[in-house]
Amino acid sequence: IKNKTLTIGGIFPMSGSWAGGEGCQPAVQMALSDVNNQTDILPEYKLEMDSDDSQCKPGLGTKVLYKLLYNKPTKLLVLCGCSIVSTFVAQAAKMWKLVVLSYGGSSPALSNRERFPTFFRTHPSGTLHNPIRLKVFKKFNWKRISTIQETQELFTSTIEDLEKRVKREGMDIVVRQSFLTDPTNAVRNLRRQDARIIVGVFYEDMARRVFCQAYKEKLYGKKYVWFIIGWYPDNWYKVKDDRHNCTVEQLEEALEGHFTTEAIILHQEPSMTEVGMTAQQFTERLDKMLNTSDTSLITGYPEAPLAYDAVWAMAFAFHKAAAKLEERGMKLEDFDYNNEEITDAIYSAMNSTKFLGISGNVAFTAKGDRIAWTQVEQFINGSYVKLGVYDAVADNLTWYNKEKWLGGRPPPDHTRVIDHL
Ligand SMILES: CC1(C)CO[C@@H](CC(=O)O)CN1
Repeated sequence: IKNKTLTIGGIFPMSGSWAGGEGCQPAVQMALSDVNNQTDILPEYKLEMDSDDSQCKPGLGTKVLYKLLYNKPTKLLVLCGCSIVSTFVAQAAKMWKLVVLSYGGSSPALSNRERFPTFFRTHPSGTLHNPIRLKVFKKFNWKRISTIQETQELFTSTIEDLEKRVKREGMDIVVRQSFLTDPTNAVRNLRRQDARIIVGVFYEDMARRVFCQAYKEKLYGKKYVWFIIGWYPDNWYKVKDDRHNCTVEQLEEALEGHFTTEAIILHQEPSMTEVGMTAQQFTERLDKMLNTSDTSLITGYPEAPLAYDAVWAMAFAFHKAAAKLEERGMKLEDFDYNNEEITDAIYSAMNSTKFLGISGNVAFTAKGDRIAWTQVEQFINGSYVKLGVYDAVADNLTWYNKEKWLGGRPPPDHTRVIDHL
């Protein structure tokens, strides 16, 4: 029976630039109680969590980490959310030989074993959008790509990764524009330099300003294809926002036909998963816990499956590590922030994680990155239509042939001489 306790640390952003703790902390609580109800997982141990709010601020997150480390009981692992907190926590935690597991970190900078030797994340990196973008470029024979980005590290690293990938395929990024808060000049320069196939990476508030400017510059319609991020809330372009002066109808006209890419982080099949319920049952339980009618208002709601699966990944890893350590007469509860053998056992168990969770197949690359499927959608007549799903590991693109072209066929990536004749 579970007569011993293992404690973990939990750092949740309850406010700030991404207040994902709102949806993710309840999911972690649900997972901890589900795991503790399993007799075949960690049969001797009950999992407990000490947690606190980081407000998605690196300094406060670090302070929370120290509080967790300098108060009993010893923590065996730390869960964290925001990228900017995860980079601090993962760099400090290694000094205490702690494995760090992020349910909300999307920054490509976190894929770095030199800086973060004990880091894993169930949240995919922002660079996961690039392989499917490439697949679509190749499908429609687009070799000249243009980019426009908000100057944030997450977007800069994603564009750098995209550039590396397109160059490997004999394509090129012919126009690169960036902006801090006002995209007016960047959008104007895209038109001046005859950009046609445009990848835009920015947060949703900037997306509204970009497309208002695109409307004014007439940088939309049958000659252009925009690729933007797919994880903005539904109706993101209808949000009242006095930082741009376009109407919803004008934005919708500029947005007609654009593509979006995103990682699939909720299992799409009705099938039973290896964590004992279907994705649908998880959603029903979480909605009941959150006790709200409109879950689109809960930050972190889309990422809740990642937080739920993070606890199960940890439980499976502890279970495997406990058996391994047993062979050498060691116990998980012997961990004292110094015992490297215990850290190594947890690390290697985590590294070989592979199970079907609520967020789909959970597995990590050698750098601790989440491996996930991605999907591309197109905005057709005011709503998003799924065009295809990509499994990068198998290099398999499933295409539904639902795309629509305003000009009746895919536009060329530049004006060919014959177009002038
Ligand atoms: C898809 C998004 C909103 C990207 O930012 C993540 C937060 C972060 O990377 O700090 C959460 N998930």
